[in-house]
Amino acid sequence: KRKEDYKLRELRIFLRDICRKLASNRRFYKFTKPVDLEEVTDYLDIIKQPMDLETMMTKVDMHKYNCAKEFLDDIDLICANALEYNPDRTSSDKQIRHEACSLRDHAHALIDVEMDSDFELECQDIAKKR
Ligand SMILES: COC(=O)[C@H](Cc1ccco1)c1ccncc1
Repeated sequence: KRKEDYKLRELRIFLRDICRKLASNRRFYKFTKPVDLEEVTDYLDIIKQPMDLETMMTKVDMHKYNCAKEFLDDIDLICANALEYNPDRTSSDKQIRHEACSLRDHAHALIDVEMDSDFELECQDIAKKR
């Protein structure tokens, strides 16, 4: 319906801005592009659903997100993948796990502060119907 489509367009504008802010933060550099499967040859043996911020920006443009919760589910997937693939007590594994948890917490905090909760509830109702 037309009114729903206006709401989803506003959601896309909002989510592009969130994605841009996260991708421009140097702390989250490792999460901006897909893990290089030619460099990390066992990645898909361990991680069944890769995700990254560039892919998420493309998903926004392809109308794949009907509410902010669906967007945050992909942020949580980026984080879970990093924790799963980098589990060791080495300093490099510890560093990317810390960066992954920071990405997750920053994304949730950004949306909680910038998103009108009634607007998200209306989007979640639309999402259920689609
Ligand atoms: C989200 O990024 C990752 O999970 C890769 C996995 C990886 C391992 C070797 C090359 O890449 C990563 C990149 C940089 N530093 C740690 C891990």
